[in-house]
Amino acid sequence: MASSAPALRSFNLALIQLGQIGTDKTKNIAHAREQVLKAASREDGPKPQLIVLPECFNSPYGATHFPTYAETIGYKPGEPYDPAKSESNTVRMLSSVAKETGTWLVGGSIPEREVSTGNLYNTATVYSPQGELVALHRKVHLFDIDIPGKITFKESETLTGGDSLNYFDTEFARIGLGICYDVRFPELVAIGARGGCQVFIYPGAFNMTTGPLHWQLLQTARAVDNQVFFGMCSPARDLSVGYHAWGHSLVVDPMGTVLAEAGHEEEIVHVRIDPQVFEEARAGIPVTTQRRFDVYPDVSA
Ligand SMILES: NC(=O)CC(=O)C(=O)O
Repeated sequence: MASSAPALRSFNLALIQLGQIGTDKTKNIAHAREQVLKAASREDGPKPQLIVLPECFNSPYGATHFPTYAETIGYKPGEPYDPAKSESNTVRMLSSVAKETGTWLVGGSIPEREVSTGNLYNTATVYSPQGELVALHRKVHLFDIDIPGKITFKESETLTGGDSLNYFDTEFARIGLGICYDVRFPELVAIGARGGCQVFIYPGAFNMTTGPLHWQLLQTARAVDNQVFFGMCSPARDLSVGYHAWGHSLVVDPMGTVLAEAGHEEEIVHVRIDPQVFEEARAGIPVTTQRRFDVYPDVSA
């Protein structure tokens, strides 16, 4: 991680709990665009500087769907990339709407195909207010679970896990990235937070079994352990499709206070991120300087 993170400044964040994610990819992309425009043109409060879409927003969520819906992105960190010329329809839309609205955009996640290997990934891309693609995160931990009588899901039937940790710098924060199941692995956030990330954004889609038990608990744990802001953006719940998302897009502050939480329908959640809470949490409960790396190893070293 680059050594000097930008100082955390106050900013406005919007999570789009997107609905109407069906089998028509063109419609899914068009609806996501409409909702980004809606979030950016907010009239009943401050406009967001960062907008977030949910996990798997251009495709139904399911291992059998990923090969059909996957798009080639072809982005490599550090190499020139023009999103306007991307093979991916979704990347072109995300870049253009970020530029049109002049906001930072975490473009949820989409199934991605890497041409050279044929591998498929669950991939989040991030855009600057100028429409540049500035970061890409491939879900590192694949969602393979089997809770008898409740839910069996195996992303690894068609997906490969990513192999890097990712973040991006804005003028108001260093922001760490992950996708959904990644939240169950605290090392990602510990490493990111020790590398200067003050805010973490994870597109996610928990379900009706794990959602009520773990969605808020895990985000609160990551936020409090690392004294960071933590937000996850879910699709809206749709009981007519195969995977029933929990919804409840959420933002938690470094003291573990829930700043905002959606219900389960389509909704845009707006939150102000206030650096004072971050500074007071770290000054009052100084765990960031009390760690005993003489007793246990530093996972970020
Ligand atoms: N969908 C996921 O990746 C994760 C999830 O639903 C869970 O961890 O529970």
